[in-house]
Amino acid sequence: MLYEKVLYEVNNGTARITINRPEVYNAFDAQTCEELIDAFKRAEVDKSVGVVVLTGAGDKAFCTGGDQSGKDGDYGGRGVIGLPVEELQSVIRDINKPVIARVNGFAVGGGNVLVTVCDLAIASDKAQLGQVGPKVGSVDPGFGTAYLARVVGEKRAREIWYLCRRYTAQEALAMGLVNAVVPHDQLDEEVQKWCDEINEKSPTAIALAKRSFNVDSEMIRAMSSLSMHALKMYYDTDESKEGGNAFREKRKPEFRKYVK
Ligand SMILES: CC(C)(COP(=O)(O)OP(=O)(O)OC[C@H]1O[C@@H](n2cnc3c(N)ncnc32)[C@H](O)[C@@H]1OP(=O)(O)O)[C@@H](O)C(=O)NCCC(=O)NCCSC(=O)CCC(=O)c1ccccc1C(=O)O
Repeated sequence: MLYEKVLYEVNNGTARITINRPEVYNAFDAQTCEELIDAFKRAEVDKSVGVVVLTGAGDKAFCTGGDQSGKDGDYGGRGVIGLPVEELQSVIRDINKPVIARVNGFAVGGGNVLVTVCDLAIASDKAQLGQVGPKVGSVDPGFGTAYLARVVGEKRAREIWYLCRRYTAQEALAMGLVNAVVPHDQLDEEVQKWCDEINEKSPTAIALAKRSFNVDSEMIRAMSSLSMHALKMYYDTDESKEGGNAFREKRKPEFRKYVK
């Protein structure tokens, strides 16, 4: 597959996958998801690769989730909601190599879910993380909620989703959402250090460790696949559409008008 919205490079045992849409803060549309899925699979079969880094192009954002500019009840691509997002989250969990999120800026909405499902996350001190779904008429009723609770604890996860606040990298570190925070200009150096350390270890032992970590939360995948259908029904409501419209029109949403 040729990539238009993603960059893929391999260097010294590390595959780096970059969402290359800085004009929309590295939001993903259906094609971006397809390219990301392909890139992760490519990294999995490359025997020279021991670790994968996921990041966003530019200095502003890691990823801001689903691309709101093209959404109207559906994202227009494959899958129940027109965005194979559960497949993307699954491939990050399924590949037998650790995936490190290099969080270079905003990790918001589906972008924060990607940070959550990556094995490890290293953030710039400029990064801001959080969920925005209930502010824009969306939700990730799978890994983004249930697995987030495993990572940061139930109370924090509920706070993150119900209030939709933005958290600094240091706050994210304190709640266990990221593993380390470094000054912005040292991000690449730090990520490289972690990759080199992983690449010195036995790949099979790491692969077994990753799979065994996954077992306990595997049920969330089934829940995610089921709840996509509920999400699609929600996306078709005026209440959900109000969120997307308000974001595009740069105004505050008026969700309560649509409660039946
Ligand atoms: C990221 C912000 C907080 C940054 O705010 P600010 O600094 O004020 O900058 P802005 O002016 O808002 O944004 C700059 C520029 O980027 C455009 N942009 C930003 N985000 C998006 C986006 N997601 N889609 C399209 N475009 C975006 C913005 O329009 C501006 O462009 P201009 O041309 O300059 O006007 C803030 O931008 C923000 O909050 N963004 C909203 C992000 C958002 O709504 N994300 C989608 C959340 S819903 C979601 O991700 C769930 C959908 C989904 O993917 C999913 C569905 C089902 C199951 C699972 C998932 C999953 O996510 O995993």
